[in-house]
Amino acid sequence: MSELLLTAAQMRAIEQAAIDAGEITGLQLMERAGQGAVAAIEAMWPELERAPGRAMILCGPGNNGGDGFVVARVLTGKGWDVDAFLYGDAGKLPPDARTNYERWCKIGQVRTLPTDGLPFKDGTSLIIDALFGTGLTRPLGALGKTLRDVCDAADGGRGLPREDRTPFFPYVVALDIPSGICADSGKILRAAGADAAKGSRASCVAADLVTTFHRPKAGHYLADGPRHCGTLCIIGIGLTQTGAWRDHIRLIDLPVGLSKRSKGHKYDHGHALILTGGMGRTGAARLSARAALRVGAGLVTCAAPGSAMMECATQLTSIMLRRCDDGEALAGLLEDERINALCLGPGMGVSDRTSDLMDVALASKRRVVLDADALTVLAGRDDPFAGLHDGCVLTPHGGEFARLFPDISDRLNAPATKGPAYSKVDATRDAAARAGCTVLFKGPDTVIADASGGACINTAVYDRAVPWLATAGSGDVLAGIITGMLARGSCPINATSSAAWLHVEAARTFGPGLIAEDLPETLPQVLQALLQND
Ligand SMILES: NC(=O)C1=CN([C@@H]2O[C@H](COP(=O)(O)OP(=O)(O)OC[C@H]3O[C@@H](n4cnc5c(N)ncnc54)[C@H](OP(=O)(O)O)[C@@H]3O)[C@@H](O)[C@H]2O)[C@@H](O)CC1
Ligand SMILES: Nc1ncnc2c1ncn2[C@@H]1O[C@H](COP(=O)(O)OP(=O)(O)O)[C@@H](O)[C@H]1O
Ligand SMILES: [K+]
Repeated sequence: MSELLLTAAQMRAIEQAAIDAGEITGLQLMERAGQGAVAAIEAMWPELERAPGRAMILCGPGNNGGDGFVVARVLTGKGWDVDAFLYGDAGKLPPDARTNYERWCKIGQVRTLPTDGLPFKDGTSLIIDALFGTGLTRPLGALGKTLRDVCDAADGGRGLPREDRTPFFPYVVALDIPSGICADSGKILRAAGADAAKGSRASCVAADLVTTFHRPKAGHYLADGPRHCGTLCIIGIGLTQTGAWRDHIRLIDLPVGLSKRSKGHKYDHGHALILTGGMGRTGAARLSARAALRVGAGLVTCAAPGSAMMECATQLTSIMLRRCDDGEALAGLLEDERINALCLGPGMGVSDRTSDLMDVALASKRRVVLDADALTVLAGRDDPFAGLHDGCVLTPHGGEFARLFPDISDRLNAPATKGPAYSKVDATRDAAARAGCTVLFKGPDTVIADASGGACINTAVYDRAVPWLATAGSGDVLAGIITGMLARGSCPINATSSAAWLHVEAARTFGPGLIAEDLPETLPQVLQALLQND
């Protein structure tokens, strides 16, 4: 199950198709966008509905600005004092924006938006950012001081975290997306040579509320997007289509392949094999194994070198243990054809043994998760992707990704100077195509892609924020959940996306204070809640 995210080009195509089919006009869409934004503001802050105050509306040169003029008109009708500003030339506004500009001009004034600061009036309780939406193509350098004033106005210039602000400072509402953020990548566009370390205060708007239209855009969930959006509200504007692109990006909102184990033998639910490191280094693999068992693999076996057998034996109960010193031993274990999913990497060490075991695992054509040290070993090879196949899953964090795909990583991390910018979704898709398998690129914006171009985002932002998941060993648990799902028979993209969702859900369910050991132990609660609703 998933929700579709759109790129700017997809959104434009959907809008155009609906207009061309005579289903709706551009003007109607703009009216619904503006009306919907005001309704969202009133729902979020009922006190503003009860006592209308003063609002500043900052309109840009495109249709985002047109939405802003609708908001100006609607707020005025509700008793607000509105100060409207235009950045750009009214004569060059696109037709629907121009119409709403003219409608507004019949009831209020428009001033040119200064670029050297915001002429802020006392008592302003709302600032509407209608400068740029999905049409942003370049950095907002020229607006620097004014943008800084928007941020300062909202927090009294003190740089306070949002939750610590007093109500005397105005709320900032961005229409569609905070201006300055690329709707496809979530990156802040910056002039070449601009210093990203100086922060975003001169480069983009930071909003308390974003009202986006029809569907969320990928940039609301990637990179800098989430921390500049505050609360994200999606407003229906009468469009029904989602488009039929193969390159749709999905937002994972429920796992698939978790139906009840109502029948069958334990072997019908798969047998996962987790390779461990040597003595004193088996904890990571044992975490993976526990997670694979908890997510429902029928059997899980740890395969350890002789030196670590005793250590594992004292720690494992329901998880089985076999000795596995080298590739030859692994080949022997794999004569048992019921072993259908393997996990290599957690705690294994960057060593010849890891390399040897990886060759045997890949040659077996079983489903294989390669994580942590296995990825580092892979990256050290002349042709890292030679033995990979479509049953493999790679789970790099940013550092491992950079070692495996240095050119893609450089492109992703290069300053974004024009839109649409190269995104984490683009990077993960390119990596999956090159590796010929499924790639999960970790982070609060975890992106998963397979070699066919399918891509999804597992978000850990907004109401799914779980900063406490950044704890030692949590990645090992994720590798184990993926392996368990593969053992249960899910295909790699479904296993990986479901596992990523369950991983975050377990962290949400447990809450702060979480350590990696808690994740597998919280999975039953998460699974039970899901299966009850099945
Ligand atoms: N699609 C839909 O269904 C609906 C869309 N709706 C609304 O329309 C919005 C999209 O409108 P849009 O395409 O006109 O783009 P928008 O963001 O207003 O700006 C483009 C203009 O800005 C300019 N420009 C760009 N960057 C710049 C910069 N740094 N500095 C200066 N100028 C810059 C750019 O110039 P150009 O790059 O062409 O030279 C162009 O003139 C969308 O976000 C939503 O709010 C709703 O009405 C409901 C239905
Ligand atoms: N701020 C964050 N919010 C949510 N999840 C995070 C955050 N930072 C990291 N994660 C997740 O935590 C896990 C960390 O994995 P990894 O970097 O491999 O750590 P380790 O090697 O310690 O297990 C990944 O699944 C990643 O997506
Ligand atoms: K905007």
